Amino acid sequence: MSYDKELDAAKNAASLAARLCQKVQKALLQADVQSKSDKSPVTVADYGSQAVVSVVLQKELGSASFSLVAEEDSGDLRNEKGKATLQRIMKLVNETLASDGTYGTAPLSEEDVLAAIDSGRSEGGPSGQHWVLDPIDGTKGFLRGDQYAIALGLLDEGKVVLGVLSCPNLPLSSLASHNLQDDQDKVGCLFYAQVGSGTYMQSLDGSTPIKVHVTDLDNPEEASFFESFEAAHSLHDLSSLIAKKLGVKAPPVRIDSQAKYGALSRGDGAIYLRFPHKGYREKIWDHAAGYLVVAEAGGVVSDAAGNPLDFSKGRYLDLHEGIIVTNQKLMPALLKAVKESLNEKASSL
Ligand SMILES: Nc1ncnc2c1ncn2[C@@H]1O[C@H](COP(=O)(O)O)[C@@H](O)[C@H]1OP(=O)(O)O
Ligand SMILES: [Mg+2]
Ligand SMILES: [Mg+2]
Ligand SMILES: [Mg+2]
Repeated sequence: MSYDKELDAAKNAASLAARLCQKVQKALLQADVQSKSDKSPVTVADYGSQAVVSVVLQKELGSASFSLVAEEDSGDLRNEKGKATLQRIMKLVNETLASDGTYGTAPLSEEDVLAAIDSGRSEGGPSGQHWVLDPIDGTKGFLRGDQYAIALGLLDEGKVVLGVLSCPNLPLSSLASHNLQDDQDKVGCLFYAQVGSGTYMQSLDGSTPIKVHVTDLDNPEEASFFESFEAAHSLHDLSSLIAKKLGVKAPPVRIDSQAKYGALSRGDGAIYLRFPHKGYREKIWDHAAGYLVVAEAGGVVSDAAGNPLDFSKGRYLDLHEGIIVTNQKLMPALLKAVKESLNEKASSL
């Protein structure tokens, strides 16, 4: 089965949402110190991005059987305190849709924007088609002016069949060979994958797509690994123990959001390690798009026990300990190092 029409719609949606986020981030970075501590811009961009994606998908594909599993809901915007924020979101969404020319016919009302955001309340599950959206993945990175992603996937009968990652601040050239003279200012990548068709990357402003592959490295000593920038999101100590056991020599590359999956899919690094603190439950929108982008580029994504991720269980992923990503050659050694490290950690408690 081909998902070409859905893929075009998803690319348009994620690109337009990126335009909205870029506008907010630019204003945020130009703001004075006092207003920088105000966290509301990210709220406005989160909701705005979700509304734009929802509107574009429904305009392109029809709303009859539309189902969206997304991070945000409009609860806080419906009370008196949320009124001003809702006004800001509505203005931003209308400006963004109008800037494209295709979607901005009649401006959306407050109610339209709220309804677009709330269309993301689906529970997903093993049957039918469900879109899966993180409107801004890596909000901490967004606030810092660093990496973030708009991550959009499509589930069909419980399997991820499309993945689109819009990474407005990711350099087009490899993070590994970052050359200061060359391409330094060219940022903004759109990664996309359709099941069975490989992974492609183009610039967010619309260059010709190129097919990408994960690294074919088989010597862990030459590998580098990605992990969260935020220590609160992933156990850095555990990652360094695993890396040491594997023989990895390079220091960790710490970046925010699913931009890590994008970078891995084009071979910028060889491994991604993610071990959240105890009690944290991973959501499907934090991995669906990134998973397919890496898998179609030849990579392997599993939990710490080597099980594939199951996106058919609703809004959450049930996992053993964490998520590990690498190529097929390195996975056996990585799994061994992960198991040994987890055992060591458990016996030292
Ligand atoms: N305490 C936490 N532990 C792990 N992940 C978290 C935590 N809080 C938020 N996240 C989510 O982790 C992802 C980003 O992680 P990282 O950038 O470290 O890879 C985001 O999806 C972020 O949510 P959000 O989408 O709201 O930014
Ligand atoms: Mg997220
Ligand atoms: Mg988010
Ligand atoms: Mg969030």
